[in-house]
Amino acid sequence: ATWGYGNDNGPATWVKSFPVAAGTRQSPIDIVPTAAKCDTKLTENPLTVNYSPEPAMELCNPGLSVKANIKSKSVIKGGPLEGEYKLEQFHLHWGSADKQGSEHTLNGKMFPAELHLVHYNATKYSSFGEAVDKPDGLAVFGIFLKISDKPHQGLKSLTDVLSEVQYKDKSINIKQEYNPVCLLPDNINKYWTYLGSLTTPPLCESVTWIVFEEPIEVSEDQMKAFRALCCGECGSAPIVDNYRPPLPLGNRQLRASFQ
Ligand SMILES: NS(=O)(=O)c1nccs1
Ligand SMILES: [Zn+2]
Repeated sequence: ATWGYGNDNGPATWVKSFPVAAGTRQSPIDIVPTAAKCDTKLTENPLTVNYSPEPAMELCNPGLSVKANIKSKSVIKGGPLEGEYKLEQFHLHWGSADKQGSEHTLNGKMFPAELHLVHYNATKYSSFGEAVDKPDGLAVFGIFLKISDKPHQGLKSLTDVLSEVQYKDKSINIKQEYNPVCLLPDNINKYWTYLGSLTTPPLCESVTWIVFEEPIEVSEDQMKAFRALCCGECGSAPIVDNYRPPLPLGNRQLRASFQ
Protein backbone atom coordinates (compact mmCIF):
# COMPACT_ATOMS: atom_id res chain seq x y z
CA ALA A 1 0.00 0.00 0.00
CA THR A 2 1.57 3.25 -1.06
CA TRP A 3 1.46 6.24 1.23
CA GLY A 4 -0.85 9.18 0.54
CA TYR A 5 -3.14 11.62 2.32
CA GLY A 6 -6.32 9.52 2.60
CA ASN A 7 -7.82 7.89 5.70
CA ASP A 8 -6.14 4.54 5.09
CA ASN A 9 -2.70 5.75 3.92
CA GLY A 10 -2.39 9.28 5.35
CA PRO A 11 0.18 10.92 7.71
CA ALA A 12 -1.01 9.04 10.83
CA THR A 13 -0.21 5.69 9.09
CA TRP A 14 3.23 6.59 7.70
CA VAL A 15 5.11 5.53 10.86
CA LYS A 16 4.34 1.86 10.05
CA SER A 17 6.56 1.91 6.96
CA PHE A 18 8.73 4.88 7.98
CA PRO A 19 9.52 4.68 11.72
CA VAL A 20 11.47 7.98 11.55
CA ALA A 21 8.01 9.60 11.38
CA ALA A 22 8.14 9.34 15.19
CA GLY A 23 11.59 10.97 15.29
CA THR A 24 12.78 14.10 17.12
CA ARG A 25 13.43 16.37 14.13
CA GLN A 26 10.28 15.94 12.05
CA SER A 27 8.56 18.54 9.84
CA PRO A 28 6.43 20.55 9.47
CA ILE A 29 6.06 22.48 12.75
CA ASP A 30 3.86 25.27 14.06
CA ILE A 31 5.91 28.46 13.91
CA VAL A 32 5.41 30.62 17.01
CA PRO A 33 7.34 33.85 16.30
CA THR A 34 7.50 34.86 19.99
CA ALA A 35 9.23 31.54 20.75
CA ALA A 36 11.88 32.08 18.06
CA LYS A 37 15.36 33.23 19.07
CA CYS A 38 16.60 36.16 17.00
CA ASP A 39 20.10 35.13 15.89
CA THR A 40 22.39 37.93 14.67
CA LYS A 41 24.68 35.29 13.11
CA LEU A 42 21.90 34.85 10.53
CA THR A 43 21.83 38.52 9.64
CA GLU A 44 25.62 38.89 9.64
CA ASN A 45 25.78 36.16 7.00
CA PRO A 46 22.88 37.03 4.66
CA LEU A 47 21.12 34.31 2.74
CA THR A 48 22.11 34.65 -0.92
CA VAL A 49 20.19 33.22 -3.87
CA ASN A 50 21.84 32.76 -7.28
CA TYR A 51 19.17 31.16 -9.44
CA SER A 52 19.56 30.80 -13.24
CA PRO A 53 16.93 30.67 -16.00
CA GLU A 54 15.82 27.12 -16.81
CA PRO A 55 15.76 26.81 -20.63
CA ALA A 56 13.05 24.12 -20.80
CA MET A 57 11.77 23.43 -17.29
CA GLU A 58 10.09 20.05 -16.85
CA LEU A 59 6.77 20.21 -15.01
CA CYS A 60 5.26 16.91 -13.91
CA ASN A 61 2.36 15.37 -11.98
CA PRO A 62 3.82 12.58 -9.81
CA GLY A 63 0.32 11.93 -8.43
CA LEU A 64 0.44 13.68 -5.05
CA SER A 65 1.62 17.17 -6.04
CA VAL A 66 2.94 19.07 -9.04
CA LYS A 67 6.73 19.27 -9.37
CA ALA A 68 9.24 21.15 -11.49
CA ASN A 69 12.63 19.47 -11.97
CA ILE A 70 15.62 21.81 -12.23
CA LYS A 71 18.72 21.17 -14.38
CA SER A 72 20.39 24.60 -14.37
CA LYS A 73 22.96 25.69 -11.80
CA SER A 74 20.73 27.49 -9.27
CA VAL A 75 22.37 27.75 -5.87
CA ILE A 76 21.91 29.27 -2.42
CA LYS A 77 24.28 29.88 0.49
CA GLY A 78 24.63 31.86 3.71
CA GLY A 79 22.13 32.33 6.52
CA PRO A 80 22.05 29.05 8.47
CA LEU A 81 23.81 27.17 5.66
CA GLU A 82 27.42 26.03 5.44
CA GLY A 83 28.50 25.52 1.86
CA GLU A 84 26.49 25.85 -1.33
CA TYR A 85 23.14 24.15 -1.85
CA LYS A 86 21.86 23.46 -5.39
CA LEU A 87 18.19 23.67 -6.39
CA GLU A 88 16.89 20.21 -7.33
CA GLN A 89 13.12 20.70 -7.64
CA PHE A 90 10.17 22.67 -6.40
CA HIS A 91 6.59 21.59 -5.68
CA LEU A 92 3.57 22.66 -3.64
CA HIS A 93 1.09 21.50 -1.00
CA TRP A 94 -2.46 22.88 -1.01
CA GLY A 95 -5.95 22.51 0.46
CA SER A 96 -9.41 21.63 -0.81
CA ALA A 97 -10.42 25.07 0.50
CA ASP A 98 -8.58 28.29 1.36
CA LYS A 99 -8.80 27.61 5.10
CA GLN A 100 -6.20 24.83 4.87
CA GLY A 101 -3.33 23.55 2.74
CA SER A 102 0.00 24.69 4.14
CA GLU A 103 2.27 22.33 6.08
CA HIS A 104 3.95 24.83 8.37
CA THR A 105 1.49 26.92 10.35
CA LEU A 106 1.96 30.39 11.83
CA ASN A 107 0.62 30.68 15.38
CA GLY A 108 -1.64 27.75 14.51
CA LYS A 109 -2.92 29.36 11.31
CA MET A 110 -2.85 27.41 8.05
CA PHE A 111 -2.36 29.15 4.71
CA PRO A 112 -4.14 27.94 1.54
CA ALA A 113 -0.89 26.50 0.19
CA GLU A 114 2.87 26.25 0.68
CA LEU A 115 5.63 26.21 -1.96
CA HIS A 116 8.79 24.16 -1.34
CA LEU A 117 12.06 24.80 -3.18
CA VAL A 118 14.27 21.79 -2.46
CA HIS A 119 18.08 22.15 -2.50
CA TYR A 120 20.89 19.67 -1.72
CA ASN A 121 24.34 20.33 -0.21
CA ALA A 122 26.45 20.38 -3.39
CA THR A 123 29.59 21.27 -1.45
CA LYS A 124 29.57 17.93 0.41
CA TYR A 125 27.51 15.60 -1.78
CA SER A 126 27.46 14.81 -5.50
CA SER A 127 23.71 14.34 -5.93
CA PHE A 128 20.32 14.82 -4.29
CA GLY A 129 20.13 11.04 -3.86
CA GLU A 130 23.37 10.98 -1.89
CA ALA A 131 22.41 14.01 0.22
CA VAL A 132 18.78 13.07 0.97
CA ASP A 133 19.51 11.06 4.13
CA LYS A 134 22.41 13.12 5.57
CA PRO A 135 21.78 15.45 8.53
CA ASP A 136 23.23 18.41 6.56
CA GLY A 137 22.07 17.12 3.19
CA LEU A 138 19.14 19.36 2.24
CA ALA A 139 17.83 22.92 2.55
CA VAL A 140 14.20 23.65 1.71
CA PHE A 141 12.61 27.09 1.28
CA GLY A 142 9.05 27.16 2.62
CA ILE A 143 6.94 29.95 1.14
CA PHE A 144 3.36 30.57 2.27
CA LEU A 145 0.73 31.35 -0.38
CA LYS A 146 -2.10 33.74 0.41
CA ILE A 147 -5.12 34.73 -1.69
CA SER A 148 -5.28 38.08 -3.44
CA ASP A 149 -7.39 39.40 -6.30
CA LYS A 150 -4.36 39.42 -8.62
CA PRO A 151 -2.68 36.27 -9.98
CA HIS A 152 0.98 35.64 -9.15
CA GLN A 153 2.81 36.36 -12.43
CA GLY A 154 5.67 33.94 -11.71
CA LEU A 155 3.28 31.08 -10.93
CA LYS A 156 1.05 31.99 -13.90
CA SER A 157 3.51 30.34 -16.33
CA LEU A 158 2.76 27.14 -14.42
CA THR A 159 -0.91 27.46 -13.46
CA ASP A 160 -1.78 28.34 -17.08
CA VAL A 161 -0.54 24.90 -18.23
CA LEU A 162 -1.54 22.66 -15.31
CA SER A 163 -4.36 21.23 -17.45
CA GLU A 164 -1.63 19.64 -19.59
CA VAL A 165 -0.35 17.64 -16.59
CA GLN A 166 -3.79 16.95 -15.12
CA TYR A 167 -3.20 13.21 -14.86
CA LYS A 168 -0.56 11.17 -12.99
CA ASP A 169 2.81 10.73 -14.76
CA LYS A 170 2.04 13.46 -17.29
CA SER A 171 4.85 15.94 -17.86
CA ILE A 172 5.49 18.92 -20.11
CA ASN A 173 8.33 21.36 -20.76
CA ILE A 174 7.82 25.01 -19.97
CA LYS A 175 9.31 26.41 -23.16
CA GLN A 176 10.32 30.00 -22.45
CA GLU A 177 13.26 30.44 -20.05
CA TYR A 178 11.86 30.21 -16.53
CA ASN A 179 13.85 31.61 -13.62
CA PRO A 180 12.54 30.22 -10.29
CA VAL A 181 13.71 33.43 -8.57
CA CYS A 182 10.30 34.84 -9.65
CA LEU A 183 8.69 32.58 -7.03
CA LEU A 184 10.49 34.11 -4.04
CA PRO A 185 8.88 36.79 -1.86
CA ASP A 186 10.30 40.31 -2.18
CA ASN A 187 11.96 40.21 1.22
CA ILE A 188 14.02 37.04 1.72
CA ASN A 189 15.89 38.52 4.70
CA LYS A 190 13.05 37.75 7.10
CA TYR A 191 12.75 34.03 7.75
CA TRP A 192 12.60 31.39 10.46
CA THR A 193 14.97 28.41 10.37
CA TYR A 194 15.15 25.09 12.21
CA LEU A 195 16.45 21.56 11.72
CA GLY A 196 13.74 19.24 10.39
CA SER A 197 12.83 16.60 7.86
CA LEU A 198 11.18 15.83 4.57
CA THR A 199 7.42 16.22 5.08
CA THR A 200 6.67 13.22 2.84
CA PRO A 201 8.07 9.70 3.02
CA PRO A 202 10.88 8.72 3.45
CA LEU A 203 10.69 11.63 5.99
CA CYS A 204 14.51 11.78 6.25
CA GLU A 205 15.76 14.08 9.04
CA SER A 206 18.06 15.86 6.62
CA VAL A 207 16.49 19.28 6.07
CA THR A 208 17.55 22.73 7.19
CA TRP A 209 14.19 24.52 6.83
CA ILE A 210 14.06 28.19 5.86
CA VAL A 211 10.47 29.48 6.07
CA PHE A 212 9.99 33.04 4.84
CA GLU A 213 7.84 35.47 6.79
CA GLU A 214 6.48 37.15 3.64
CA PRO A 215 3.90 35.10 1.74
CA ILE A 216 3.50 35.26 -2.04
CA GLU A 217 0.06 36.23 -3.33
CA VAL A 218 -1.96 34.06 -5.72
CA SER A 219 -5.48 34.34 -7.13
CA GLU A 220 -8.43 32.09 -6.35
CA ASP A 221 -8.37 30.93 -9.98
CA GLN A 222 -4.76 29.81 -9.56
CA MET A 223 -5.77 27.82 -6.47
CA LYS A 224 -8.60 26.24 -8.47
CA ALA A 225 -6.04 25.19 -11.11
CA PHE A 226 -4.01 23.29 -8.48
CA ARG A 227 -7.21 21.66 -7.14
CA ALA A 228 -8.09 20.42 -10.65
CA LEU A 229 -4.99 18.19 -10.79
CA CYS A 230 -5.79 14.47 -10.49
CA CYS A 231 -4.12 11.76 -8.39
CA GLY A 232 -4.38 9.22 -11.21
CA GLU A 233 -5.86 8.95 -14.69
CA CYS A 234 -9.05 10.57 -16.03
CA GLY A 235 -11.82 10.36 -13.46
CA SER A 236 -9.48 9.89 -10.46
CA ALA A 237 -9.74 11.99 -7.29
CA PRO A 238 -8.40 15.58 -7.29
CA ILE A 239 -5.08 16.29 -5.60
CA VAL A 240 -6.15 18.29 -2.54
CA ASP A 241 -5.16 18.43 1.14
CA ASN A 242 -1.73 16.96 0.31
CA TYR A 243 -0.24 18.38 3.53
CA ARG A 244 1.22 16.77 6.65
CA PRO A 245 -0.03 18.41 9.87
CA PRO A 246 2.58 19.94 12.24
CA LEU A 247 4.78 17.82 14.56
CA PRO A 248 6.15 18.85 17.98
CA LEU A 249 9.18 21.17 17.98
CA GLY A 250 10.48 19.24 21.00
CA ASN A 251 13.96 20.33 22.12
CA ARG A 252 14.72 22.11 18.85
CA GLN A 253 15.59 25.79 18.66
CA LEU A 254 13.56 27.87 16.21
CA ARG A 255 15.73 30.77 15.07
CA ALA A 256 14.64 34.02 13.42
CA SER A 257 16.71 36.19 11.08
CA PHE A 258 14.84 39.26 12.33
CA GLN A 259 13.43 40.85 15.43
N1 LIG B 1 7.79 18.19 1.13
S1 LIG B 1 9.40 18.22 1.15
O1 LIG B 1 9.91 19.40 0.49
O2 LIG B 1 9.81 18.07 2.54
C1 LIG B 1 10.00 16.87 0.30
N2 LIG B 1 9.61 15.62 0.51
C2 LIG B 1 10.29 14.75 -0.32
C3 LIG B 1 11.19 15.34 -1.19
S2 LIG B 1 11.17 16.99 -0.93
ZN1 LIG C 1 6.98 19.71 0.16
